[in-house]
Amino acid sequence: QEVSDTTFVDLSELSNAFAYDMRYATENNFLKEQVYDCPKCLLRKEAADALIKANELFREKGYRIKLFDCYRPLDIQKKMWEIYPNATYVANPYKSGSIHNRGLAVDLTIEKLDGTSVEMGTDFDFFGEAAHHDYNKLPYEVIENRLLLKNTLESVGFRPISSEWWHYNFNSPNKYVPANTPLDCN
Ligand SMILES: C[C@@H](N)C(=O)N[C@H](C)C(=O)O
Ligand SMILES: [Zn+2]
Repeated sequence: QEVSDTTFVDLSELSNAFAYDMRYATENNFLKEQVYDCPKCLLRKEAADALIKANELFREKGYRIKLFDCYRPLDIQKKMWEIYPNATYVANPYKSGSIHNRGLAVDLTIEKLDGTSVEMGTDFDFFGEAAHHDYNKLPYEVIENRLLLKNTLESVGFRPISSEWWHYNFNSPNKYVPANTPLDCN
């Protein structure tokens, strides 16, 4: 059964232990345009709770999660599709849309607790084979880092997609519909 719910939680109000680089609130993204009014990470509560659990596991190992994107309004998905209509890397807003539109997907990496970056082999939103989970022409350290990200997120209920090392969908029992509410920047 589908739940039409427009209620999102702001991750920063639940925890101050995350790092943020919300790329779509800047011009440093594949659209080359700021498409969000503010750098907020909004999610459904169940996905936010799972992410907090994952962050605790990372922190025990000296890392923390750095978020690139969370809830994404459907109109922004349409803008992305106009620029890059390739369903391997951008979910088709005219079919079932993206799990981001439902507030259940995250784009993220990890960094060390002192803010030092962790090598993942490509930048966020590198749309090519080197970002795929089965691409193995990478230094051993990068493969280990991607595996740490994947194993930890899977342990709290997120699932990867094959083509983007940074994208994870939360396996929620609730069937939300795509939302188009703009980010609440107040
Ligand atoms: C655009 C990229 N960051 C992304 O999130 N891609 C997936 C496939 C999506 O659009 O859901
Ligand atoms: Zn994503």
